[in-house]
Order: sequence, then C-alpha cells, then structure tokens
Amino acid sequence: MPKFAANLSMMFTDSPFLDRFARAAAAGFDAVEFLFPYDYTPAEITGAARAAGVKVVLFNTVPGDWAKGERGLAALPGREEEFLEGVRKAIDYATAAGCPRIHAMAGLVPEGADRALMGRVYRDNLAKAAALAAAASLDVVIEPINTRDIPGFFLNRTEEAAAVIADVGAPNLKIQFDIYHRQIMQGDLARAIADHLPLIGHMQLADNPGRHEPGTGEINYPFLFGEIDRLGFDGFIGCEYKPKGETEAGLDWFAPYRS
Ligand SMILES: O=C(O)[C@@H](O)C(=O)CO
Ligand SMILES: [Mg+2]
Repeated sequence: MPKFAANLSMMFTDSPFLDRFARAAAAGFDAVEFLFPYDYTPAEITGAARAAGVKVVLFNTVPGDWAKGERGLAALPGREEEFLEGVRKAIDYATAAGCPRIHAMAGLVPEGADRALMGRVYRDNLAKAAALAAAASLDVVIEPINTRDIPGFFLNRTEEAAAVIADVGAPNLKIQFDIYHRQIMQGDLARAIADHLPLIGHMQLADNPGRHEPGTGEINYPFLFGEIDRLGFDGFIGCEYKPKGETEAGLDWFAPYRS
C-alpha cells in the first residue's frame, strides 16, 4: 500500500504550523513533509513531530529569499557558498528530526543567464550537497517544477533531472517526482514513474487543474496508486495539495490508505 505524508505547508493551514503535526496524526497520517522549518528551532520541530507521533520525511534546504521571489539556489552562479550554507542548515534540522532526505530547489533562471553555466554550477553544487548529506546518511532530492506555477524555474522535466543525477553520479541524489508538475509539463504519468523508479526518492501529489485533492481533476489517482504499489515504490507520497475546503473534509480519497 502506498505510504502518504501530509504536507504541512499546504494542509491544515488554519492551525499554527506546530499544531499541524497533531492534526495530521489525528487524520491518520504517520508521516509529514513541509517546505521549510527555519522559522522554528530544530528542537521545536522535533518536539512537535515526536509529540504527534509522526515521522518527518522531507523538507527543503534554504531557498534564498523566498519572500522576494527566490525559489532555490542550487543552479545560481555566484550563490554557491550560500547554497551550501543552506544545505548544512537543512542537514542539522534533518538530523535532529530524523528526517531522511532534503530537497534542494534549483532556482529561477535570471534574465539573460547562461544556461550552460547554470547547468555546471547545478551539478557542482549538487555533488557537494550530496557528499555533505551522505556523511549524515541523508538523501538529496531534486524536483522538476512546472513552468506555469513557477515561471523561469531551471528544472522542469523528469528526464533533465535523471540526466543531472547521472552526471553527478552520487547514489544519494534522487528525484522528487511531483505527479502534479509532471502532469502539467509532460503527462504520461504511469510510464514515467515506471521508467524512473530506481531514481525516485520521494513523490508528491495533487490533482490538476487547481492543485487540489485527488479526485478533483483529471488524474486517475486510484489507478496510479495501484501502479505505484505494483512497482514496489517504498518511499512516501507527499500530499502537496491545496484543500478545497477544510483539510479533514477533503480526505475521503485517503480513507482506503489510512493507518
Ligand atoms: O512542488 C512544489 O512546489 C514543492 O515541492 C517545492 O518544494 C517548491 O515549491
Ligand atoms: Mg512538489
């Protein structure tokens, strides 16, 4: 049976962040993920997860100045030190929380940028991040993101992520396969999951259009969950969707999988 993680940056957002861990547990989730923990101390994050009895399975490294529109640093020339500083910070939080993986966002392509240079910086940075993470027994994941939600994002397609991983050659560098982004950019979901399965470290879901609960759009999630199970994917699927109403009221889709 697929294993699901509640995304605490998008679900239960009518509660303060640290209270969302307990709401996720009460809704039947054993695991959670979120974008960033950095407004809290590692002890606060770890304490909230332990008190709720949920595992933390993913969060992002420091993405630059999110409020100013930055969306990651991994491919940005001139920001290498800052990127690695953010990776080290994420590793400290992940180690405290027992979280097995961190997500390094590529970043936006600056106006007139040299994409080839960005590709080299991306690979160099990811090699260093993967080495730092390996020393702490963690994986690093990279996520192709659709160009509609984040115009100008550097990494958009599954095959590009696979090529970067092949070039870097670090066994702990993997794909964060977000089904919603893949559907918008490329579709062919079941085939793409099967083709890339050995490289996939984490998955995420939302329906399309709207990025709401499974069952609100065009993606046949019951079929895909069956495929993911049949293929033997043993990682987590993060529920990274915007609930249409109250989070709990939109969890009918989750009933067959609830622990
Ligand atoms: O899909 C997303 O948007 C996220 O997984 C993320 O990490 C960056 O926004
Ligand atoms: Mg995602």
